[in-house]
Amino acid sequence: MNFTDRLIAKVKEKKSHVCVGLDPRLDRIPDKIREEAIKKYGETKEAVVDAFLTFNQGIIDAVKDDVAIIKPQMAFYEKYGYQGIKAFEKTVAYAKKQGLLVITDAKRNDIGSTAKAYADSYLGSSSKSDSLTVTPYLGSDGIKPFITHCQANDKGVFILVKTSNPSAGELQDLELKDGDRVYEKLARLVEDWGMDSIGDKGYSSVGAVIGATYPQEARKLRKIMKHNYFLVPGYGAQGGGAKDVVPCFNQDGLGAVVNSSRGIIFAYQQEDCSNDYQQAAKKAVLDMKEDINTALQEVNKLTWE
Ligand SMILES: O=c1ccn([C@@H]2O[C@H](COP(=O)(O)O)[C@@H](O)[C@H]2O)c(=O)[nH]1
Repeated sequence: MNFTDRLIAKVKEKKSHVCVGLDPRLDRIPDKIREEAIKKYGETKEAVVDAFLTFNQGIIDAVKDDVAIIKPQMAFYEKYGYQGIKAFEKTVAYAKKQGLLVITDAKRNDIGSTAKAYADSYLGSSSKSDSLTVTPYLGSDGIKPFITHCQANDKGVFILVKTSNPSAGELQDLELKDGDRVYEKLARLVEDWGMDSIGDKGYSSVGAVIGATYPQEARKLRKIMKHNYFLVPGYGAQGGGAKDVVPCFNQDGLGAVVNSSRGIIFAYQQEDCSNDYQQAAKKAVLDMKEDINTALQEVNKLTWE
């Protein structure tokens, strides 16, 4: 089954467009989890990894009824070498066992022959992850191996188009000779690259990353990429809110999953939040789900049909 068809089925089942980012940081993990891991393994990388896994499993258990998909960020696992990769793989396996879909946020790409190795590793038939973030800077020969794997193995990709960071515009907003901005040109390429991978629900397994911090650009991009699902980071900790993500959705009430990482997994550290990290994460997800659904309803974009 096409990746976006599977994603849409889960989104409808959970009535939620929320994606939870699993970006663990040792200094923000609850003391109890960290101390227990150190008791078992001493002050080692093994302890870090054990703490990450316990923490991630706790978050997954807390949010799984209200999210369709999670997004572990590879950087936080790679930092701890092969042990970190093991924690990442076990996290993905656990999320899958709980019925969630997974986006691996690794922003991979290279020349075609090397891109194929990345595609084999992240989108091969034995990879547990359902999708991968990909950078488009190398052009279509770097993108093709990922798309081939999406088609062969029912996986998905999210290609960086308009990122959420403050300096995103330095390159992405440059104006081209024909009047398009770079991000608009990229959007046209993404629409084109995804045309042969459209599922039953009308969405391609080739998606795009669009920051919640750029709602005006998102409105233009939604018109260009009618068949592409958006992964929308930048909600919460980076300042994006529910109203900002509305332009990322189509009139069918679909078309985007909105990611929040720190705002959910470290909600327990915010004032007025429960000290229990699982309870706090669940509440943060429920609030985010409700805020997005309400904002969509106000513009008649909420439907679970
Ligand atoms: O444009 C982009 C692309 C990816 N990200 C990633 O999303 C999360 C955001 O984390 P928060 O804690 O919710 O800010 C993180 O993994 C980024 O690497 C992004 O923010 N913007």
